[in-house]
Amino acid sequence: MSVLDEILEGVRADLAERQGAVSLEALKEKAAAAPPARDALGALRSDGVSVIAEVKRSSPSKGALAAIADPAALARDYESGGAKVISVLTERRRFGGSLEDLAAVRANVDIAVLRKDFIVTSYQLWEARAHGADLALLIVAALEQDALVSLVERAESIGLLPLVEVHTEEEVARALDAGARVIGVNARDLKTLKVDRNVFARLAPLIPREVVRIAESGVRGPHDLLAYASSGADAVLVGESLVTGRDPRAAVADLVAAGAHPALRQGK
Ligand SMILES: O=C(O)c1ccccc1NCC(=O)[C@H](O)[C@H](O)COP(=O)(O)O
Repeated sequence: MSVLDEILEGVRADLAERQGAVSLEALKEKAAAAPPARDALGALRSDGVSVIAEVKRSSPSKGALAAIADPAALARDYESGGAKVISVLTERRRFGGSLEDLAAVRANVDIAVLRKDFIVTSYQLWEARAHGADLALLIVAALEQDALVSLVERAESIGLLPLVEVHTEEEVARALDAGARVIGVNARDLKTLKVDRNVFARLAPLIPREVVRIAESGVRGPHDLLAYASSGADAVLVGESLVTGRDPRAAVADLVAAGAHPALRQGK
């Protein structure tokens, strides 16, 4: 069984428990009462390379990264450093996240928030919106094409911007066929967990210019952001280096400063 399959098995077990505890109707009512979604697309399309900063306690590849007792305080630091979007990992077993983290972050920042999880049903999209998410991650490798198409449509219909994650040429084609307006190329191979930053440079030319291109994983500092930018990234998604560093606000600010270099503004 691959790492992704193992993660999905746990996700489905946890999901079944939540579905037993909270009806879809109740979630829809909560989503209807939630504040409207923020303009994530506008934020990602703004000048320079946008930074998406992630709240990440642990990971399958590295184990425990940071305790993060107060995810909202970390997210506020990210926002004051200039992040355009906050990513909150809500998967519990391998990443130590929760929907409570998502709600706490959303209530304490003024920028858009991504639910980063392993979404396999529309129930999870309603959960995301009910807890304030503005975007939701859809991983192509975790979904059959029919399911991907229907989740992209459902996300858009309930006000969530889908960030569709790819790892291969074939997955880029599937993401585009599904109507993705935002595509994330993840440099982390979900089978080996190894990070190969060259994957972005290989896949980015296959993504039309009007689609937002996000480089995910492996950003250790401004030099990696600049390398991704030179291959066409509109945004980078950064977790580990921010949560393990001494000063997350300053680390985000350094990335934002690199991403704001005038030479990178052309063509955006
Ligand atoms: O981080 C992992 O080990 C991992 C393993 C399996 C599936 C997903 C995984 N990470 C999720 C992410 O995509 C990253 O958290 C995100 O891109 C940030 O990456 P990094 O800056 O390298 O922490």
